[in-house]
Amino acid sequence: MQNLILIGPMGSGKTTVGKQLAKRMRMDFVDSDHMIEERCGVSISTIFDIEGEDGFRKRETKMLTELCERNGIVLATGGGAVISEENRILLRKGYVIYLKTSIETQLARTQKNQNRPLLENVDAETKLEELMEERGRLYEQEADLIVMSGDRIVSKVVDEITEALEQL
Ligand SMILES: Nc1ncnc2c1ncn2[C@@H]1O[C@H](COP(=O)(O)OP(=O)(O)OP(=O)(O)O)[C@@H](O)[C@H]1O
Ligand SMILES: O=C(O)C1=C[C@@H](O)[C@@H](O)[C@H](O)C1
Ligand SMILES: [Mg+2]
Repeated sequence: MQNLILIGPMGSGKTTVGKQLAKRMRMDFVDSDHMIEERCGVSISTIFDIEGEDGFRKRETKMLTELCERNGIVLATGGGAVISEENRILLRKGYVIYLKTSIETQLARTQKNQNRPLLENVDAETKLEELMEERGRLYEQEADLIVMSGDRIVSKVVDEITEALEQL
């Protein structure tokens, strides 16, 4: 069975929606950021502190390579997974779902939880806008399905995805 792969920016709900989607589809859920933290035994923020963003990106590509060899998983990717061509090719093996969200929603959601190194010590709104400027086109381009994920309860977002999957 093809993997279901969630892409989108920080706070779009990839982890939250991914967990419920996996339950609904009776598939295993895997979160790339979480797997990297488990493998390294430290947080993503610590990886950025020690190895910089480049170091994290190398680990991310290695992890995605490993995870995309599996079948039948729901995979929540990191917000920056689409910036690398190598990653994009890997993700295309699955059915790619873009959770589209406004900057406002992202901002509200990312304030609840730290451990997002790209938002540390900067104006979060400006940074999220810059990232969307760079990546928005890539999220759209890579998506097999685009689902709005702002201001909607998680189960409704999952309903929309499962209905789209039934039409395939
Ligand atoms: N549809 C939703 N409605 C309300 N809150 C939500 C929704 N989706 C996610 N959230 C909340 O927003 C926060 C961020 O969501 P989540 O961690 O799933 O995003 P993410 O896309 O995985 O972000 P990251 O790329 O940083 O890992 C969480 O606290 C989550 O509970
Ligand atoms: O948007 C990004 O580049 C990131 C998003 C998170 O999921 C993590 O992968 C990390 O904090 C980088
Ligand atoms: Mg996540």
